Amino acid sequence: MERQRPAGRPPRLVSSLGLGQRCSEVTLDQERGLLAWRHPRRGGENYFVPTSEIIAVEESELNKKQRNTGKWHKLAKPHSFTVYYVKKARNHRWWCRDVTFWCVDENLCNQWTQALKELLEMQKCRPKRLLVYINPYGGKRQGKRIYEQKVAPLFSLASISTDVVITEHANHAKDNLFEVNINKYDGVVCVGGDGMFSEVMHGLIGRMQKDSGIDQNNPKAPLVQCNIRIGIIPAGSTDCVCYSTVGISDPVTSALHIIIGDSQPLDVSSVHHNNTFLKYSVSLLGYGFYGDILKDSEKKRWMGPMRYDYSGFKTFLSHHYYEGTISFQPAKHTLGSPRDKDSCRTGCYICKESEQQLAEQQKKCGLKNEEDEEEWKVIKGKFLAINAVNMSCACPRSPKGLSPAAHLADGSADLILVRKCSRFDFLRHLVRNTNQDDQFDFSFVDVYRVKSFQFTSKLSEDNGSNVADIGKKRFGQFCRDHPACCCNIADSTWNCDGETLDSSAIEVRVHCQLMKLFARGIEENCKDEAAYSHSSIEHLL
Ligand SMILES: Nc1ncnc2c1ncn2[C@@H]1O[C@H](COP(=O)(O)OP(=O)(O)OP(=O)(O)O)[C@@H](O)[C@H]1O
Ligand SMILES: CCCCCCCCCCCCC/C=C/[C@@H](O)[C@H](CO)NC(C)=O
Ligand SMILES: [Ca+2]
Repeated sequence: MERQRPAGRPPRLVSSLGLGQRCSEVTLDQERGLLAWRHPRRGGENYFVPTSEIIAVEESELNKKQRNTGKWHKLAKPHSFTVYYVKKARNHRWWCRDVTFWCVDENLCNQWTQALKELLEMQKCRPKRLLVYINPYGGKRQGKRIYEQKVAPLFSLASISTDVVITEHANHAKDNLFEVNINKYDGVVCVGGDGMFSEVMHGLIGRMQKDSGIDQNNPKAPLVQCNIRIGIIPAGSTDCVCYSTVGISDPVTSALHIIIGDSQPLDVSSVHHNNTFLKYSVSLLGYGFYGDILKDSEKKRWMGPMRYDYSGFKTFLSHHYYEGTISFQPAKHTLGSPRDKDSCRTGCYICKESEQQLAEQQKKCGLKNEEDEEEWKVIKGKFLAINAVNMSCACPRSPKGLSPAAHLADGSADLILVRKCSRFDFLRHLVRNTNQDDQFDFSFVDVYRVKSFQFTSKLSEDNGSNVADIGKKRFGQFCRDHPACCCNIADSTWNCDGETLDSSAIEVRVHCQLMKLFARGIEENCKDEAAYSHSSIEHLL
């Protein structure tokens, strides 16, 4: 495929330019969009930077050290320019690095800066104006500092203008998104954790449906896709959405993905109860174990991220199981299975296939309601945990995630049912969520890839949901005061991306690629930093 290059420019610019005290042959392949140079020191290491990963180019001045030691110090004033670019390090971490080239010929220097700037201008997917929401109380309460010290300088280097809102209360960002002139922005950035991301997502998706006259309370309504991308600067306690879509929780890495305008579609589940919209979910919808952890940990927010470990241990000891019925429609449209060995990675072909299916379906039906006659499977049982995940849910605590082969954008969720078992067996399963072993390889764990599901607890089946709520209030305290009893007299709570839901009976539907993030999915691991730059240039030049 031939790339576009600025009109009237030669396809390749090759010059011998100063780099430090020596010369380096620098190549700008404008057709392929590659900048390459060989470092005169560092063992002649080759560097290769796609122009799509250049952050900025600036005319610059050589620093004092460079001016006094170079062989050219006898020459007339040298001209120089600095290229800021993405440097990929281990574990999906990105750095912003810079390199300064110089030459004595002013025209040549201008030719280089012009050519590079024109190539940057052609990167149309990059945001120019962003709306930023900062939760100053998320995670370790470092959101504001992280943004000001690590992110804002990069946005300004990349000439991105921002409107920054520091939230003053929960739902501030969500409510604000219903009011702002959203068309002014190329994206919305949230600085915080999964809860903060969820707020921004609800604001954007909700606004989109409102503007299009879609009734969110109708569980069957086909929702309108949200094309304004969200960027996540991780500053929360779990940061699962960021980690699962980028591969690391690192503010600088995320800021760089935003700057270069990456785009990653994401599945979103809608959650309803009795024809009433409750919430959207992108990561975990968890009943039983993860619901109980969340409920307990909310009272301990003052502990910061540690609250999840404390409540996790307490909930594990309580060993409550819950009885109920789960019905689901298997996701037959998608190619993968939850037991696959391969994970969803950048450019995933399974997600691409789903994208095509979605486009065809939209062409055929538009925004009409599509009747879905597909079979439902019904499972009744006693469960320690019911987890439905739209993505792997990888996070620093669980680096592979709760379902390592789940896909970001295939229009399905993985439904994991952990049946009543001994404490020891449950611990074995939990430990496997944190290591390389297969967490589904137990007789008491089942996993299904689904496109929709419903859950009703036995309590609400027996009594009707209103009575169940009364029962929960009356007996909940009693059972939690006796951790050894393990009884199932009360309902658990649903943990929806880190927020509790008011109802235990829910109806869930996955909406394929309903929204987009400034991310590209997790890249295939590229060994280490030095190996990366060597292999890249040899392969590409
Ligand atoms: N100014 C504020 N004061 C109080 N709560 C806020 C404020 N701004 C946002 N919130 C709420 O704080 C909740 C938690 O925030 P956030 O997700 O950023 O951190 P976290 O819970 O520590 O991290 P994680 O969700 O990754 O576990 C969000 O649900 C959000 O609605
Ligand atoms: C025996 C002790 C077990 C401790 C378990 C600790 C918690 C492990 C965390 C894995 C959670 C991954 C799923 C992510 C869910 C997020 O949506 C949510 C909000 O940030 N986080 C949690 C912890 O509910
Ligand atoms: Ca999915």
